[in-house]
Amino acid sequence: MKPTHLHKSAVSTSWPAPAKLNLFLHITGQRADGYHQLQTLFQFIDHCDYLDFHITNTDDLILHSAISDSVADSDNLILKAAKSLKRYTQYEGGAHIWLDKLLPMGGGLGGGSSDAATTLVALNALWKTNVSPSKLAEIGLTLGADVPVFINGLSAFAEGVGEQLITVEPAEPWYLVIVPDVHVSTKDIFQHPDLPRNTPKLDMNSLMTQQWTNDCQKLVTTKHPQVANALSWLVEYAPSRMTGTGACVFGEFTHSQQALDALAELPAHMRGFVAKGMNKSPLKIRLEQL
Ligand SMILES: C[C@](O)(CO)[C@H](O)COP(=O)(O)OP(=O)(O)OC[C@H]1O[C@@H](n2ccc(N)nc2=O)[C@H](O)[C@@H]1O
Ligand SMILES: Nc1ncnc2c1ncn2[C@@H]1O[C@H](COP(=O)(O)OP(=O)(O)OP(=O)(O)O)[C@@H](O)[C@H]1O
Repeated sequence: MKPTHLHKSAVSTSWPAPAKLNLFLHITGQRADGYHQLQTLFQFIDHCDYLDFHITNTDDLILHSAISDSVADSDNLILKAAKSLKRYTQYEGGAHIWLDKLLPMGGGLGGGSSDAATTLVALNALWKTNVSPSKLAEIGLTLGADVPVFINGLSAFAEGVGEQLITVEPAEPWYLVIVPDVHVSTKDIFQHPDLPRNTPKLDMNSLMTQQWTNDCQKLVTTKHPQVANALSWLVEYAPSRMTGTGACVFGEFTHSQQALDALAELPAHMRGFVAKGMNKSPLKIRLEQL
């Protein structure tokens, strides 16, 4: 039974856990353990989950969250992250954590990984455990392939399974992100026989000049008409593609008003939001304000 005597209003200001977009996603091979080698370009957007932390002297780690109905505490990446940090540092206290879940789950926006990264970064600061960012990223990688980039907090070209990061500074456009009403399982997409797995490796010099594409998009749009429909609608307004293994798709606009105008035309059965591309993540900005 979770204690209810601590309320969110009693705690410090929130920590953002931003979404990411994969501006392109290439699958260049597969490791012996089945994991896929990727080349991708990560950029953050200013659309976030928010977490609040209240540090306790007792060693409980307790999550207060509306997603507890769909994600068991034992699977929740926030509690897994807090436990990993506590174990690594042998910190004796604990924390109550409140999650305000605003990012769609399983949409390719990396919300779970971002929540885990924010938990590691915030608790490391609040517990004053002084773990280096590179060690935090190493702990984070055991929780999910996207956690290191969220800890690093800078837009990056990534290789490996997404953990080898080189900071880059793409343009920071406005995006209209559409959230199709379907959950795409990352695991199912990576296991599918029709997924292309040997896109030639790009070198750093051609990153910014080549046309950005997503190797999972063809398979996902074939399997999920909701994603195909969202993309066919969006390409009429802007250059558009899918993020991660879907389901979300995004179109890029130079001015916020163009993105808002397109959003205003969105058919009633589709859901979407406008967000700004950010090469420095809201989490990094928050950490620098401490
Ligand atoms: C596709 C991306 O969204 C790109 O940003 C991420 O690499 C996905 O990362 P993620 O959601 O954290 O994925 P995980 O939870 O680590 O993996 C889910 C499942 O997808 C498969 N998987 C994942 C990442 C990867 N590079 N190769 C894989 O084959 C594995 O079967 C794994 O069990
Ligand atoms: N704090 C969390 N928030 C969201 N999902 C979580 C969390 N903890 C565990 N999960 C599990 O992780 C799954 C994937 O969630 P997430 O929202 O990160 O997917 P995603 O955006 O598709 O990620 P990616 O782009 O990395 O593939 C969820 O379906 C849920 O079961």
